[in-house]
Amino acid sequence: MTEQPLPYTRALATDRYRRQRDPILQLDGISVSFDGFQALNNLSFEIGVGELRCVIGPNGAGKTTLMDVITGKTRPDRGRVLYDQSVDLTQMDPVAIARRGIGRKFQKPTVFDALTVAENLEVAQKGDKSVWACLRARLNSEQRDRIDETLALLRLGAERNRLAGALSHGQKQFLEIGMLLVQQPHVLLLDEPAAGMSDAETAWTAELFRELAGRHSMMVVEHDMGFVESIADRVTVLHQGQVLAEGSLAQVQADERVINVYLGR
Ligand SMILES: Nc1ncnc2c1ncn2[C@@H]1O[C@H](COP(=O)(O)OP(=O)(O)OP(=O)(O)O)[C@@H](O)[C@H]1O
Repeated sequence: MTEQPLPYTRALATDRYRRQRDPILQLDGISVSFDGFQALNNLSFEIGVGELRCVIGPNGAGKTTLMDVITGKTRPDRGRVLYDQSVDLTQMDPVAIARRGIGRKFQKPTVFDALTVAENLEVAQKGDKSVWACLRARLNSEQRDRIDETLALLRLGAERNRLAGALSHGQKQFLEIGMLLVQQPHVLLLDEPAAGMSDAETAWTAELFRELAGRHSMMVVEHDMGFVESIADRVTVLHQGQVLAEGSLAQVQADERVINVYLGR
């Protein structure tokens, strides 16, 4: 049976040749040191197309540094990050990497409080202009549809004309995910997306992520094991800048080394 290409948010030239098991990101021998401290140490692993990968590990394991390397914020001392099997991200600047379709959500929401929910999405969608130029420029029907779809997907339809500053913490997190989605990213990098959320919001975030996986390739850094259990296909455990273990959550939870350095008994 031939596998069908996955329905990507934004088509890449190679999509029609692609299979779900193909890697979208390949980290190959990445090392980063800060003043002699080795934050990433010859780190290598892959994330497949359409996969939802969780990255876990103790504080200081190198998870944020890993995201910084993928997004061009930190240049590694050694190694490559291949995107779509051909583009080495370590040679590109952060803006070029974002334009290629790699979106990142930081832990703390960074929405524009003084704009409405819909305006935040408009500004994100036309990210190459100033805020005011974005708001003055008219949306075409495709852009309007994408904003409507995103509002519905994130259950923010009723909030569209509310100021973002008046949203709950969880709603701000969803809005920020929406600000990534309207840019049609291929890869989503999410840093502790469930932090500070209520139980209900966490459950709904898990549901949302399951829906987004497949359409996007996702890497989620998270400490909340309940959340990881509800979303992860595969889990990578980082420790001292290297992969300590990888597999299903059940497999890594049963791994003595992981228990010793992270999960505890
Ligand atoms: N700019 C920097 N300068 C010096 N040291 C840094 C810098 N950025 C990170 N580090 C160090 O590198 C190590 C890895 O940090 P990183 O933030 O990547 O870990 P983490 O796994 O994301 O941790 P946490 O779970 O606490 O967020 C830490 O010891 C940190 O102090």
